[in-house]
Amino acid sequence: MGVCISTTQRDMLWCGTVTQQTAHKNTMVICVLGRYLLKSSLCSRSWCRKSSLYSAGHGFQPEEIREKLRAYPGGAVDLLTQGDTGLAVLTVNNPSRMNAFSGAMMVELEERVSQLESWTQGKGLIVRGAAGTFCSGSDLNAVRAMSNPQDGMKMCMFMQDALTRLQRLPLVSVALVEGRALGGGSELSTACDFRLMTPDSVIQFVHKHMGLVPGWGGAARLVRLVGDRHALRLLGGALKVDPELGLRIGLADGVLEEGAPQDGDEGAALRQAEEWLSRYTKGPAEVIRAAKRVVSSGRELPLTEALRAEKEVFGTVWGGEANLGALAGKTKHK
Ligand SMILES: CC[C@H](C(=O)O)C(=O)SCCNC(=O)CCNC(=O)[C@H](O)C(C)(C)COP(=O)(O)OP(=O)(O)OC[C@H]1O[C@@H](n2cnc3c(N)ncnc32)[C@H](O)[C@@H]1OP(=O)(O)O
Repeated sequence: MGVCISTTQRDMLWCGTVTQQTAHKNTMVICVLGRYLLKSSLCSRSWCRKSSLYSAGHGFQPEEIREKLRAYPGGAVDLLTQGDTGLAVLTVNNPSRMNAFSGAMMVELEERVSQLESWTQGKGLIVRGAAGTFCSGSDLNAVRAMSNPQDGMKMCMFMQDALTRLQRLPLVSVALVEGRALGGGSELSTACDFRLMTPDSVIQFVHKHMGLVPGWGGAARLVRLVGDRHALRLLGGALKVDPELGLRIGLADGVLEEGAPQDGDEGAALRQAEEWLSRYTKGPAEVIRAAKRVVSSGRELPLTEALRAEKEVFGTVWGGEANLGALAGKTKHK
């Protein structure tokens, strides 16, 4: 049993699902958590809650930004969750513009991330583009209309927030890169844990050619993925990263097999990606989700805090169903 001390209304709600003890309204609530909540709840460290990256103090007014972005319609961001496998597929869907993100799609992306944050049985996520190509970044029509500094900052904070929350989901995520991942599309791919590329695909940080640097968090994530020198080469040279280069510098984690689209089978790459991901998502959801949480905290936090976060997550699986089941058998790791 663990003890949770919460101060916000939302925390009260989370605790309220299992607690037998709640205190007076508007006062600190001390709730005794059962195993169930410990296993299924979000990590209690503030960095991995459903909290936003920015606050009003940074000029971040999400509802105002959503309204502004919705003025640029087109396309969709689709989410399919599979209860039986614990896999979800997020599809950036705007094929007539090579899956560029309209403003409305940015808002939809954030909504889909919110849905995934609440999906407690999920284990894996595939992020892909519709019709055989990944994503060509921001819709240039929206970019042109929002090219003043104030709107740029708003869009930047909104997308950084959405993609950071996507990266922090307790799901093992993979970007399935077919065709092109350009500009904001290349940034989206870095918000996933892994990147799989089809043989003819290209990831390109084209920002330099647009007189820009990444603004959706892509530079910070790229440096962590490939190191500062490769990151500088990719950004400074706007290099085209094909699968061979991607594998060599550690941006790509695998290359899928040739041939599927010519056979008229558009779903083949997705099936390959599902198969690839399944090796990391086999097993109980609480264990897979815990693994992702300790990796997220290790990735983002200073060591002392990461160790404390790891201890918390460890507490959610120690003595849990999967752990006790494993201990009950004769264990041999061959
Ligand atoms: C840079 C920062 C910013 C961010 O991080 O937020 C961005 O992402 S800005 C956007 C960066 N991306 C681009 O600049 C992509 C520009 N487009 C291309 O290079 C090409 O269109 C390409 C390579 C994606 C596809 O070339 P292809 O010859 O195969 O097809 P088309 O050029 O005929 O494209 C089909 C159709 O899609 C439209 N399109 C493509 N990308 C975008 C986009 N990002 N925004 C709006 N529209 C886009 C293209 O204009 C064509 O439309 P059509 O009406 O047929 O002319």
